[in-house]
Amino acid sequence: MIPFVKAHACGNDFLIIEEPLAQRRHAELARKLCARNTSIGADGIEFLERKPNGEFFLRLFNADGSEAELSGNGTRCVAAWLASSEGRREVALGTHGGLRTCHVIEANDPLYLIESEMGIPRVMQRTIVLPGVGEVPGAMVNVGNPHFVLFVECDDFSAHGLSWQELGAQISVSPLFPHGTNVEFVRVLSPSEIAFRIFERGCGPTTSSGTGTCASSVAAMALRGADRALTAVAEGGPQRTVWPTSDAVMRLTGPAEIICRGEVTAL
Ligand SMILES: N[C@@H](CCC[C@H](N)C(=O)O)C(=O)O
Repeated sequence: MIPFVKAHACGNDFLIIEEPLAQRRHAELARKLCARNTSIGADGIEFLERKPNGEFFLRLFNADGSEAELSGNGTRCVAAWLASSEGRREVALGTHGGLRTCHVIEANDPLYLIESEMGIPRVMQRTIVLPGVGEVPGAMVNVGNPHFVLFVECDDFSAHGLSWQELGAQISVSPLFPHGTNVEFVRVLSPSEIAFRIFERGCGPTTSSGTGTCASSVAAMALRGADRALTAVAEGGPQRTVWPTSDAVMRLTGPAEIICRGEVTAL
């Protein structure tokens, strides 16, 4: 049996499993345990390694078994778990996308409000050409993992005659992005508020994404003149981003909630 914790951030849900229990079967466990109809169900698994010197390292596997550099929401879920189980109020979590330090702002176990330092984002305008669609202007944003952000006008987030889900599915696996990409569809509602939808690499549509929130905010701030402190609203709810200047660390604030703990039969 494998002990797990399940947590979510605005509906973006994760299993947390101690790294030694993975026994190098990370991808296989992610595919099996994230399945919504035949197992626990989640958007991904955070494997939590505790190093002998007391440091932590996270490996994130998407529901399809692919490994990503990091998750913003998943990292926050792990910080919430360490707050709940060990009383930590500040924790630095290593990831393949860089170190992410999380500060607990409010603790009402099992619900936590957490601010995370999300590194220094990079953004570049880019127009891609998709078969059957044509030119799609957008921006490549790296916040530790890759994102392609499109600005859209329609209330339903559709663009180029396709639903955001259809277009997201095509862009996410386009050969133009050899490592795949997460895709966000952003509407700028006011200088201080954006709404967006997310098609995640390795996962598909999700109700929220921490790195997607950062990437959408970065694109709106850098390319649409939005305020440097924003509310970014996804289907699963709002998060706050602050990016004072282009060479500064972005901060992301949002909730994370522990759902349950359990044990699942090993493969
Ligand atoms: N939902 C996550 C992002 C998870 C990783 C992503 N699917 C990828 O492959 O890069 C978040 O909250 O950031």
